[in-house]
Amino acid sequence: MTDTLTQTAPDTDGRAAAHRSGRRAARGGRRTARQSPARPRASLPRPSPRGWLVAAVALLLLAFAGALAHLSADTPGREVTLDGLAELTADDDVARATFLDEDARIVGTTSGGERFWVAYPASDSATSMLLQELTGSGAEVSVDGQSSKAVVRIVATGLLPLMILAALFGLFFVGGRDGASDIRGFGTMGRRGGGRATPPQVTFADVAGADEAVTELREVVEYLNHPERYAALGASPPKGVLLFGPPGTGKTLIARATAGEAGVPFFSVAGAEFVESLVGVGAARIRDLFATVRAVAPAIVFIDELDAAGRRRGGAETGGSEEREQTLNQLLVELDGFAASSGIVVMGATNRPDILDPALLRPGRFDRHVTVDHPDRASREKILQVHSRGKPLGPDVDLPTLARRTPGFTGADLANVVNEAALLTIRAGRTLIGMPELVEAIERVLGGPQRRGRILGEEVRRRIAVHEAGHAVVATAMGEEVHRVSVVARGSGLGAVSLTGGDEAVLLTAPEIADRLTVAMSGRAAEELVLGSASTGSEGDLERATGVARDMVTRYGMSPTVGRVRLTGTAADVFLGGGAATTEMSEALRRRVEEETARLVDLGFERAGDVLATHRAAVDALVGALLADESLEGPALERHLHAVATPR
Ligand SMILES: Nc1ncnc2c1ncn2[C@@H]1O[C@H](COP(=O)(O)OP(=O)(O)OP(=O)(O)O)[C@@H](O)[C@H]1O
Ligand SMILES: [Zn+2]
Repeated sequence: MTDTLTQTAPDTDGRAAAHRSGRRAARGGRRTARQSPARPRASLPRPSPRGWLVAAVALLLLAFAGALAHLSADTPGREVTLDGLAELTADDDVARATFLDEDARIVGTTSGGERFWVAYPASDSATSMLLQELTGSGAEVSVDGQSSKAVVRIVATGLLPLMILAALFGLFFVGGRDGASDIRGFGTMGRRGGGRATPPQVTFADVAGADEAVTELREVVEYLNHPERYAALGASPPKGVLLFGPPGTGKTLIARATAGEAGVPFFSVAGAEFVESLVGVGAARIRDLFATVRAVAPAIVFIDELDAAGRRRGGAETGGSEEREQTLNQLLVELDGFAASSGIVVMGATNRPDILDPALLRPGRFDRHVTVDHPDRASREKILQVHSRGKPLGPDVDLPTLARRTPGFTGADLANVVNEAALLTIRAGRTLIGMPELVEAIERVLGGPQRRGRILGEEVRRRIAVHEAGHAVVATAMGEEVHRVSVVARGSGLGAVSLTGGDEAVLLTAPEIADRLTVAMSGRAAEELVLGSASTGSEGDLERATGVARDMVTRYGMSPTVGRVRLTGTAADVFLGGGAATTEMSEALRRRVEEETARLVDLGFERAGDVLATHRAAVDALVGALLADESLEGPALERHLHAVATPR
């Protein structure tokens, strides 16, 4: 949309908008904070003299020995194998079980009161399978993410040796000097290691099939790694990035992966958190957040559902608007406040870019826009691959087939499918996830509450394919270069055809503008020709075609019956200060204009129909390919269009 080289023709705005509001309603208030911002840390330890350091080293060594002793002590009870655990659960013999997550151990008590422990492979799938098994057997299950032993282990193997080393270092450097030596490096080191400001583990390798978005975000990674280069060159850094796309398409994942890829901390907040009923609270929170972030920069701040905080000011809906305005203003102040060298990138996500306050989108604020679309077939296959990594798939599992069966699914839906299938597998007592479970899982996700009404029926998909194929074939016949055709919902449209050239033409000849009108009408013409009926899907096209035709009649003097005149907004109007003469078109003239407009639109429709009839085979083949692959470009598209292209 922001690309000037592509002219996209989205369709059926009305219907898409209806879907969208339905989705929002279905999602309800599930959004909560994912990670509250870390608190600014306390100040550094005061410099200490040499004697203290010696004592510190001795103490640390003692602690280290103690921790090691604690670690080697036995886990309580008898060790049980995974098989043994399966037997116990099968007999409903487990009374209580606690997952020591960090330890990859389960400690439990049998119904006989005997204590036992099990080591298990630490992976999400194994954990969820075991959880399912245990709860299924009626055991009382709890999870302890921070088992004491894990903490001890981290301290003993990671932190303590580091501290000992640091203290020894301190000793070495402090040497014989007394008193006022500076060991600030010690303090900083401790700060880096701990706290919550650690980069996420996720990287771009975990994001599948969103190549366009990932490509654009590589620049952000580059900036976070070398913010000073931007400052040195006076280049404007990617400070604010707006991700927009439907729910579940991976906006959060992509933002997090950007931080992971750059190796910087990630702060995630929901826009709604900033909109409190108390005036000023939201603004204060924003100030605090950015103060924290500045202290650890480079970093990424992610504001999910930016529209909650960044809604257009002074809009239709008031009430609590003063608070929202203050919040928004504070956000703008922060965005404007940090310099090119700050290394702070704010990423916002929304599925309603239309309701954002335009001030947010100005240069220097959220001026980079990245669209995250519904995945097409090839992308869905990649997403399924990512989510089945490390899960035991049976030999019968065919991911390409599954991708073909899931048009309209988002990344979140697909993650859900794989998860459901794993649960079904456990329930069936099997160890490998098979095709039947995956197919069943698709049905479940399809029928799930968030999905209802979002998946397009076979007939609707076919109609969209016919419509878009019509545009593509006619545009090609009119000498336009089509570089992408898609039946995947994008933005507010249900499908799209991207043409090169397009808007930047300085001057159009009468035949060229007539061609444009024909291309606009070609989706409708294809629907009528191939399917025998029209649909509401061409409303946008009709609006455009009517506009072009009216301009031909009233602005460009291209109608033989109305004549070579300009009827609206003429230079004469300007001279006469208002143009009373021309705005008062006679009733007869007005009717003639309407008739001519309709005639030109019809003419476009007829021409489009003729072209389509001539190239019917190409249309049908393209429809088939679109239904199979959902989006086509490059050689795959050319194959279908080269017979249509008129040599110029
Ligand atoms: N392109 C993708 N590749 C891999 N996994 C994906 C992808 N898109 C979504 N997912 C999966 O779906 C989950 C949910 O996606 P995420 O929360 O990032 O979506 P979102 O666009 O932020 O949605 P929302 O608007 O609801 O916040 C991710 O954690 C991931 O498991
Ligand atoms: Zn159309």
